[in-house]
Amino acid sequence: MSMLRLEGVTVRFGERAALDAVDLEVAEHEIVCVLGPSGSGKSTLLRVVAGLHGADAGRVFLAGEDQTGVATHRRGVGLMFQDHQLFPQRDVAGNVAFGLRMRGTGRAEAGRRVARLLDLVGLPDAQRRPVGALSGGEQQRVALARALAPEPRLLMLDEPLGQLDRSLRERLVVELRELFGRLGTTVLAVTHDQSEAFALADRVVVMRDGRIAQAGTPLEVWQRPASEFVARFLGFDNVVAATVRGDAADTVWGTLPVPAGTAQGECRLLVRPAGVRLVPVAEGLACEVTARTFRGDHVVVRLRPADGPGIEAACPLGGAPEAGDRVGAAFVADEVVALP
Ligand SMILES: Nc1ncnc2c1ncn2[C@@H]1O[C@H](COP(=O)(O)OP(=O)(O)OP(=O)(O)O)[C@@H](O)[C@H]1O
Repeated sequence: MSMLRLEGVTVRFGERAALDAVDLEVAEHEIVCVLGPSGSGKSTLLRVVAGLHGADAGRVFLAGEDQTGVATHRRGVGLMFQDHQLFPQRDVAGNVAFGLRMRGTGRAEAGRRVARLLDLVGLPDAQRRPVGALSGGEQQRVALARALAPEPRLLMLDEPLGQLDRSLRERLVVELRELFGRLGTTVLAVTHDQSEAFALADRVVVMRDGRIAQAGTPLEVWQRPASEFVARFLGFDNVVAATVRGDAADTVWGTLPVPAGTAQGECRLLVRPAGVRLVPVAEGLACEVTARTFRGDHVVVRLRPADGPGIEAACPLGGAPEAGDRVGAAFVADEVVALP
């Protein structure tokens, strides 16, 4: 059974629909990350599930029960929002135990649970520390422990790692995934950071203007973006108009190979940067290198062909050309995707 189900949920602010007939299911123990540009409706989705905002149409079900008219504190969901405001006058234990004490959990039992949660989030024995003396990452862990304490059936995270620097975020995301797996927590998280979403989620949902543009496993969405919007949102900019005939496509960049079985006719074609090989000028599409960007384990080279949009190529670290060089571009069918 699904833990969460949305059926045709619409939320309007005046004329504008922040959510437009959204259908979504989250299975028990599943981690779903909602991604999308600013204003696409991600926070509104969380708010409507939490009961902080009513739906103008449609229904929200938790464990099969219609939540219409059910107050937030009776929904059994945990929330950790962007401004994860801890109570500054309480110590760490006081913050983590807050929801437990509200629910009448006894002092001794609350103490045991707090200790276990602090172990889980990697802050053992931090009970008596004042929250003001914690780093941003530590505060975020305390906020997470606080949200987990009442053992919510659904944990909702809004930009959970938003304030943190990149390396801490990357580490925490791995820890979170492990932690949720161990606890069997069902998670609905919102982020605008795609690498975070892809690292955390079993399934990602990409939103656009209050609708779901695509939902699928990280691999599915990465390999087969459902539209040019999703492709560009993921940072793929090599998109060009094409006409597919057989196993090739005519484009302004010349004739590109496409995978067998590609739908025939006119389409927009995505070429992932890994599918652009640099060859001698005479052997490919002649281009000028306009920029190169170091990306850790590879270099991204920006190419300007005589005609059509610019092209990004991912190159190995050694031997990437310099800005101003002239190179040829050749294309690899496996990395070419016809966008529906
Ligand atoms: N209280 C409100 N009153 C009026 N309009 C609102 C309100 N809350 C949200 N909106 C509008 O609804 C749309 C969706 O907002 P929402 O906050 O859900 O987007 P988001 O994807 O979470 O954006 P961000 O990534 O910037 O947080 C936006 O156009 C926003 O301006």
